[in-house]
Amino acid sequence: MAEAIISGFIQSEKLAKEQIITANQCNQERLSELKNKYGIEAVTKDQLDYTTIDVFILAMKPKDIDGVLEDLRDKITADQLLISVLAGISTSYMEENLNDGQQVIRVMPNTSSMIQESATAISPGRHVSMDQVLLAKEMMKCIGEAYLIDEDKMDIYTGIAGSGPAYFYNLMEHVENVGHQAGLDRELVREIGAQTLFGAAKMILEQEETPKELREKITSPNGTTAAGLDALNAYGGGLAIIEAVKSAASRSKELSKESEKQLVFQK
Ligand SMILES: NC(=O)C1=CN([C@@H]2O[C@H](COP(=O)(O)OP(=O)(O)OC[C@H]3O[C@@H](n4cnc5c(N)ncnc54)[C@H](OP(=O)(O)O)[C@@H]3O)[C@@H](O)[C@H]2O)C=CC1
Ligand SMILES: O=C(O)[C@@H]1CCC=N1
Repeated sequence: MAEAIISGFIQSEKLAKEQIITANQCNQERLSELKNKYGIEAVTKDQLDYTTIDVFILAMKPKDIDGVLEDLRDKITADQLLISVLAGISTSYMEENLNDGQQVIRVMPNTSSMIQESATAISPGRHVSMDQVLLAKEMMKCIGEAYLIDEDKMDIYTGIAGSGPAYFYNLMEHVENVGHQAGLDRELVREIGAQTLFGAAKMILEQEETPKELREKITSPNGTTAAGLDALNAYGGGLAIIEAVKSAASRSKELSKESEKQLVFQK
C-alpha cells in the first residue's frame, strides 16, 4: 500500500521526490527497489531523523501498530501530523497511545493509488487543526479522489472502497476464464473485460443516470442481458456482493475491537 501511495504522489508532481522518505524495518532489498524506481530516499526506521518530518504516513499491518506507537510516542511532537492507513485502527486508539494532543488522521485509500485513482476516506482525530485536515486532503487528492467521512462509517467504507478493488479483480478473473474457455485469447479477453468495467464506471461517474437506470437501458425484454442478469441473480450475484461488503466491514470492526481490547488490557 505504501508503494501505491508513493507512486501516486510522484505522478501527481505536487510532491517533489526530495520531500518523500520511505522507511521499513529492515528489508534492504525492498528499500533499494523503491529508491531505484522512484528516486526517493529509502531507509530503515532506525535511520530516520524524526525531527525533519512534517507528515508521517503509517502503512504497516494493523497487528504491528502497538510497537510503532510506542516507538513514535517520544520521538514526535504534537505538531507533526500522523496519517494512518491501517484498517480497523481508530484515531482514539492512536491518540490514547501517543502523547496528549497528538494530531492523528485515519485514512482508507485503495491500491488504485498506484495510478492516482484511489477513492480515499479521511477521518480526522480530536486534536487535528483545520489546516492539517486540508493538508491531508490535498495529499490524498494526489492519489485520487478524497472524501471526508465520519469515523463511525470507516468500517463500511473499508468494505466498499478499501477492499473493493479486489471484488472487481475477482469478477474479472471469472470473466477472463469464461472468455478464454470459450476460445478467446486470454490477454484479449482481459482487455475486453477491463474496458467494459472501465466504460461502465465512467458512465456512472459522467452521466446523470443511476446504476439502475443504466442497467435498465441495456436490458431489452427477452434479450441477452435479461438472460445474463437472470442467471446472475439465480446464482446469488447481488447477494454475494452485499455479503462481501458486509463481511469486509465486519472484519474491519473486529480489528478495531481487538485493538480496543488491548487498550483496556494495557490500562
Ligand atoms: N493492501 C491494500 O489494499 C490496503 C491496505 N491498507 C492497509 O495498509 C497497511 C499495509 O498493508 P500492506 O501494504 O498490504 O502490507 P505489507 O505487509 O505489504 O507492508 C507493510 C510494510 O510495513 C513495514 N513495517 C512493518 N513494521 C514497521 C515499522 N515498525 N516501521 C516501519 N515500517 C514497518 C514493512 O516493512 P518490513 O518488511 O521491513 O517489516 C512493510 O514494508 C495495512 O494496515 C492495511 O490495513 C489500507 C488500504 C488498502
Ligand atoms: O485486506 C486488508 O486488510 C486491507 C485493508 C483494506 C484493503 N486491504
